[in-house]
Amino acid sequence: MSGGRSAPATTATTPQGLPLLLDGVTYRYGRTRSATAPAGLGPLSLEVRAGEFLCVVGPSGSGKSTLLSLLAGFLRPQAGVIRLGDTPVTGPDPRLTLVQQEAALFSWRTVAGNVSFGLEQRRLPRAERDGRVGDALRLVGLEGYGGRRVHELSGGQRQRVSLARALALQPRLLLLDEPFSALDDRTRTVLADELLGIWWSRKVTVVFVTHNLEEALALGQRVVALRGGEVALDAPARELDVARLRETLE
Ligand SMILES: Nc1ncnc2c1ncn2[C@@H]1O[C@H](COP(=O)(O)OP(=O)(O)OP(=O)(O)O)[C@@H](O)[C@H]1O
Repeated sequence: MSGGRSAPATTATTPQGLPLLLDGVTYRYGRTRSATAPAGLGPLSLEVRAGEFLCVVGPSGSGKSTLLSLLAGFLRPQAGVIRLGDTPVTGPDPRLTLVQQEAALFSWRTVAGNVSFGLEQRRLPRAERDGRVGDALRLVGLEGYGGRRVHELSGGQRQRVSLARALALQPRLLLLDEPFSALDDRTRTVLADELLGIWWSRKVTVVFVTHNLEEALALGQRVVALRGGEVALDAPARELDVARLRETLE
């Protein structure tokens, strides 16, 4: 793993991860006339420590995307509360960012222009924007790619840009939704290793959702397995193996 890599120049001023708390969080999609509860999530209670790397696994329909949408503030819980640090998350929140499976980049912008986009929205001064863009591209191994067009990049490089765009915003909570699932195995392993290095140097709190049990065990300090919208297992990764996770999720 690359945890020992040297820290970027801005680490001293980069805000570190915040603790995340979910207390009785419930979300149901619509209503049902049948005897079964409508699909959704919860009630779910979970504490993630500041700077912890949590992986969330679960079969299709177990509530992983719903959980991320709630954490990202795209959905509001119908019951319960989500807290990041001392403050509830009640909608889109500048303290967190979400990296998705497919890097949704602007094809008409350069790599640097894509990374800078969110910083422009936040009206950061040009010099600070440029500094953050440079740092973020360096962190993801794309130094020197700032002037390239997105269509010139491989799938793995595009996903690096997506990660750089999130990191430039200096999130206190980084949410990742199957970020490497569209990549080939080798690229996936390289990027996963780099993500660990970034997490290590930035001390950001991470919630990483994946279908891939091996990936969850390799990356996470802790793994939460969801089944039917509830926590079926919550344990340190070092105490788990793939067979145990499979058994839980069956
Ligand atoms: N927009 C929606 N309207 C109604 N039901 C939904 C909606 N989105 C998700 N669901 C249901 O909520 C439950 C949880 O879905 P969710 O998408 O969170 O699962 P998931 O674990 O992310 O699945 P996948 O791995 O397939 O993406 C499922 O039963 C799903 O059918």
